[in-house]
Amino acid sequence: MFDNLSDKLDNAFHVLKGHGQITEINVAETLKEVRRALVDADVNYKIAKEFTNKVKEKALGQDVLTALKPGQMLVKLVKDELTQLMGGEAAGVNLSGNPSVILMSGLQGSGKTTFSAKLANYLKNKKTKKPLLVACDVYRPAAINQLHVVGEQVGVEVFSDEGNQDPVAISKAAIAHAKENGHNVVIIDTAGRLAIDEAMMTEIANIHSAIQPQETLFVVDSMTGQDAVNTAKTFNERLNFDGVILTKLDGDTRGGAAISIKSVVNKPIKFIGTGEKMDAMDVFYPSRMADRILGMGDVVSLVERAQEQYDEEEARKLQKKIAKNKFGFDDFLNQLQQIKKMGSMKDLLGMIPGAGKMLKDVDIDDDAFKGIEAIIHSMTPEERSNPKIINSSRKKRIGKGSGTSVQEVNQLLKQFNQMGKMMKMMQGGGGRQMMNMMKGMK
Ligand SMILES: Nc1nc2c(ncn2[C@@H]2O[C@H](COP(=O)(O)OP(=O)(O)OP(=O)(O)O)[C@@H](O)[C@H]2O)c(=O)[nH]1
Repeated sequence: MFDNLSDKLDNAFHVLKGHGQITEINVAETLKEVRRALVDADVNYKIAKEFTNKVKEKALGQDVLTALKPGQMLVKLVKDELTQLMGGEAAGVNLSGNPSVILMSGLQGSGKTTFSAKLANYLKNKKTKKPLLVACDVYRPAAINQLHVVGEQVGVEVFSDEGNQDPVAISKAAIAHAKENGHNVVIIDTAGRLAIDEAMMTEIANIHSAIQPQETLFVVDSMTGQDAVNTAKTFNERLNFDGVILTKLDGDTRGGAAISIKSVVNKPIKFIGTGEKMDAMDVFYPSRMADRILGMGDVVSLVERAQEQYDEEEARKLQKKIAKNKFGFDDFLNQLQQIKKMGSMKDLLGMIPGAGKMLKDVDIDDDAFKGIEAIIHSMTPEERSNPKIINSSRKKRIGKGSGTSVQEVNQLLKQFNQMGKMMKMMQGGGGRQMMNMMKGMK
């Protein structure tokens, strides 16, 4: 995410390396590079200039006798200012009302339909919410179909009325249906167009005034940079929306939209889309995003993702097994599944400070576990629970069955062995230390 921008900002701060003090000259030089990095990332020039002016003012007003080195201090000031520029605090979704109605708007292909289903899934997982998805694209039957497909994927009911050409009537019928069937959230997916046109704007404005949603969200593709910001402006003038959803942040996006959209429309970014899968979304936290932009990783989100998959009961069982030396390949397979559920490997590793930069040009294959899984699946249940019995003829059979070599089987067995030792060690106090460290970070 934003690799280019992170690199350039990193280079900008190098100007201050070796300087013992902040001076007007070295600050100006550094901030000139920061400004250039922002503009290259497709941040509007005026916003970039205002940004660096603010940082400069703060930097020169600082007491030079600070505990931080000039470079560190400037990074901190840039981080704070970036956080402010992106909205300061995270903004929630208004879920008052029964049902609470959420209207999705945006251009065609921005990711509206995908995000509607992601949001439904996210709310459904909150247990107290029972969402209903509504297909309001009256022009393309394929769009209605698409919503049914993603709705099914996340296990959320989809309301549609194919052939009905009146989106206001469909929305009203959907809300009535929701009331009758105990849905407390209604998410309305509307039609998108390739370019902003008057008819489309009037249509969505009509839906908006007829149903008075609790929340109107504008979905925009972050890859479109300044265009994203301009489209947001036009939609906001007509709909006065409540928040922005920035999609496709997993792609090769430069970051301009994420950084400047809030200051242009004065509406917060509420969520981000980070992939095509239904769980590839995150609440937008300006401060964590600033950390990522500055190459500082996002450990808090990483820990949260791990916690989402954490099952206390399972963890207790696992601990017992480790203590009794009974951790087998079935448990290992289970753990792999949990990691996979946390997101794509590149995305996860990118949250580790410094790793994003190192991995920028590395292609991490999410199928990397496939070979390991194949080997484990080729073991008998007995071999899985007691790997010690795997002798050389068994290794040959496992290699053959999994389409791998004996060396690969050996390698996995060795790593598994080492892992077992490590886990035992962590149980002897090291694990507790690690947990405390994680709690401290949160
Ligand atoms: N990589 C990536 N792809 C995404 C993301 N969100 C959506 N997409 C993809 O972008 C494409 C367009 O998404 P849709 O949800 O169909 O877009 P839409 O705005 O509903 O488009 P219309 O229904 O045609 O108006 C699809 O191929 C999605 O899988 C994301 O966060 N990351």
